[in-house]
Amino acid sequence: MKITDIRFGMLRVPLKTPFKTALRTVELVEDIVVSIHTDTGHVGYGEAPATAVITGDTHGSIVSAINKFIAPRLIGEEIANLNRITRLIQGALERNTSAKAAVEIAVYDLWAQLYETPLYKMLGGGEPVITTDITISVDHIDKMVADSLSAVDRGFESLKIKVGKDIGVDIERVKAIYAAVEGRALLRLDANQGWTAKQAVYAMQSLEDAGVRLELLEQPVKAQDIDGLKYVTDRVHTPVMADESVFGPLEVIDLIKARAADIINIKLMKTGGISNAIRIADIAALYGVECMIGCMLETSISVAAAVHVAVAKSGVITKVDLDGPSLCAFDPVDGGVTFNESEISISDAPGLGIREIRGLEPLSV
Ligand SMILES: C[C@H](N)C(=O)N[C@@H](CCC(=O)O)C(=O)O
Ligand SMILES: [Mg+2]
Repeated sequence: MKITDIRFGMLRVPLKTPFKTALRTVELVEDIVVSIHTDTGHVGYGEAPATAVITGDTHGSIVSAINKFIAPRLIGEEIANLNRITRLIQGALERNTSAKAAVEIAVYDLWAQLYETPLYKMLGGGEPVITTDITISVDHIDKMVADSLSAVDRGFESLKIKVGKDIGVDIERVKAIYAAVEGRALLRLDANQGWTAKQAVYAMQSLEDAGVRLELLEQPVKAQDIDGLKYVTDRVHTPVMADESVFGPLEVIDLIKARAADIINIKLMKTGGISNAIRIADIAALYGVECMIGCMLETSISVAAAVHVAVAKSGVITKVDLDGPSLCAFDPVDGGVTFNESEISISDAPGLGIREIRGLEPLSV
């Protein structure tokens, strides 16, 4: 099975409700879809969102990185030589992790199709059902409480509460949601870099003193502020998770050695795809550090790949934030991973199992 062509499409899917974080507000998922074609007629699919505020990637940069740097290296390559192909992708240019992720996902899809096996089995197997949390966007307190109650009524047992806008209101937001859903759902906070280290310690100590029990605090401080992250980790009881502060395996090693965070959030769009996500999970396992697997605003194409990784690495990936498809107004994909509110399950279809992507707009480059 040899790669013959790499094509692009644009996928637009409205969100059920605006997604609001300390970094941005989004109403529509607009992602680049990559399809890799082979001489055997097989097609592998990947997807990349343009999360400029986190990865620096834009639609233009994703298409251009793939078209000018990655694709020329891959045409003619044998899919069976997976490790060689991932090296070619990762070495094609610096950064551009979302572009690399989209291509790697499509290559892994084809690699598992080659052996007529679901991807998670090729990655080591596991129980093909996992449970995700759901994001509660930062908003007025009443709206966040209502959104949290609705999520709990829909069966979500873990809520990822977005904060990081205003420290005083944030504390009130969390107290109100905690009081409303106590005993029915675990709360995870994600400040998306919105607090200073001192504010984070103040907020967490106030919440801990008020008896609010939280599962974890994600990325309280600026991505580059590793000292600040460690300052918070050292001073609060709630486990602290690094998200925007860590992209690749080397950063993970540095962060773990510095004891700057308790948990690592692995996202394919930060790692540049599946090969480095697996590397990070293995490194974290060696150090006895837990991981979450997360996503950006992605549909069930690239999130399906993250689900396969989560299942295969469930020994170390103990937390799942793969709610992208649940946030979308509809699922454009007919395929092997089923997203049913908090429950995500994988069928026995080969690769990622994607049969059809509805509404894909062709993108000529
Ligand atoms: C969608 C997911 N639950 C999430 O919150 N992901 C990111 C933010 C993604 C974005 O802004 O597109 C996170 O910070 O964890
Ligand atoms: Mg985050």
